[in-house]
Amino acid sequence: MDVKTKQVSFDQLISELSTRLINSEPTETYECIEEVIAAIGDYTEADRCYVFEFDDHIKHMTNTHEWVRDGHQAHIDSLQAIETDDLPWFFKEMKENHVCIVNDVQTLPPEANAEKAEFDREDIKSVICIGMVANHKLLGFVGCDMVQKKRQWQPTDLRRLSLVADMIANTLERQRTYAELIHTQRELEKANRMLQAQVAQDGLTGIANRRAFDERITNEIQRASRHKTPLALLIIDIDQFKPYNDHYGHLQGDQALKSVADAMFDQLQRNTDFLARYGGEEFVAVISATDEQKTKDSIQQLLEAVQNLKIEHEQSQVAPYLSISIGGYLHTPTADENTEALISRMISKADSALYRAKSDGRNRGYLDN
Ligand SMILES: Nc1nc2c(ncn2[C@@H]2O[C@H](COP(=O)(O)OP(=O)(O)OP(=O)(O)O)[C@@H](O)[C@H]2O)c(=O)[nH]1
Repeated sequence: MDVKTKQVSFDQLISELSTRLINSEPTETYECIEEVIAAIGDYTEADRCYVFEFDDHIKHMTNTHEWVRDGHQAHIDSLQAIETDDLPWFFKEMKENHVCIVNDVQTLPPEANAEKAEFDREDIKSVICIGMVANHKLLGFVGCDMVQKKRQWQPTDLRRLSLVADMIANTLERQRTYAELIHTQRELEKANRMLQAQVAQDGLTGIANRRAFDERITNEIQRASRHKTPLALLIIDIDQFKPYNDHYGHLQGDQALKSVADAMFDQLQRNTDFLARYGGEEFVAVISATDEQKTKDSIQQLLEAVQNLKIEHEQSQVAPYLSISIGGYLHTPTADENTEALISRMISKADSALYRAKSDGRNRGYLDN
């Protein structure tokens, strides 16, 4: 093949590979770059072609791709995370000119002794390396070694290798940006999930808040209506909490609220149970797929859970310890009931039962249906 024909077929091949690289997914890119350096090897008649990538501060370089002509030794395994300080002359050339061309390793200047030793170790007679630059950043280099015989590198070699170096640099940069984008996106999603959890959570007690209750009760009414199962709504109020606060102070009041919330939360562990802080010293529970007896049992367990905390309350006229009163309403929603109206009715019915529990002496629970 004459020189011109060879150049044209190389250019065609590189143009095809460039199109593939532009559209490549990260998994295909590796394979594509391997093909590119094989094509360069063929075109330049080199014995070894390779890509090295730098770390962020150009302190280390790693041989990421290597093509070797049949019968020649591969070096990729011994060229991982090499310290760039070990080859000072090469890196000065690379950083300043983005290119290092050596037609004859034996004529290297004395300041390139370290490089000459390395080239000799790898049997290199001539070498050409072109920096891969994207967004004004030196990412690494593409290079070719002559092992069998020396080679006088030509301007056409430099031009073609530069094109290839640019092509690989832009692909790597695009993928780094893509990886960064994915990372940022994951961080954002995580922050969003945390934010969503916070939006639904009561800041003091850590249980669900009123907003989460509104959403849950709507869903549970619709589900209960579909399955034709009874649903209970309980309103739970701490007894004589004003005198508690007045006597023990607001901070201890906060602590008591947290303990009561924790104890009730531990009681309502079925995934059909839901507890939220409704506001102030009032809580609300939704118990799905239940019946009258089960709901009465739950009410009793909640009362006992708080009694068992034995939070001293000297000012209470009910008991020596902090207690709660509960009002509940049990209902099987039907498809013709308006959800919003039903929520209001259930709250109002549970509130009436709570009022009776308070009037009858507190520390008790009533369930209506
Ligand atoms: N420490 C603290 N107190 C709160 C909080 N939210 C509401 N409270 C207090 O809860 C008390 C509620 O008192 P009241 O509604 O008068 O009722 P009570 O004293 O509990 O009496 P009964 O409900 O009739 O047994 C008020 O003193 C509020 O300040 C809170 O987040 N922290």
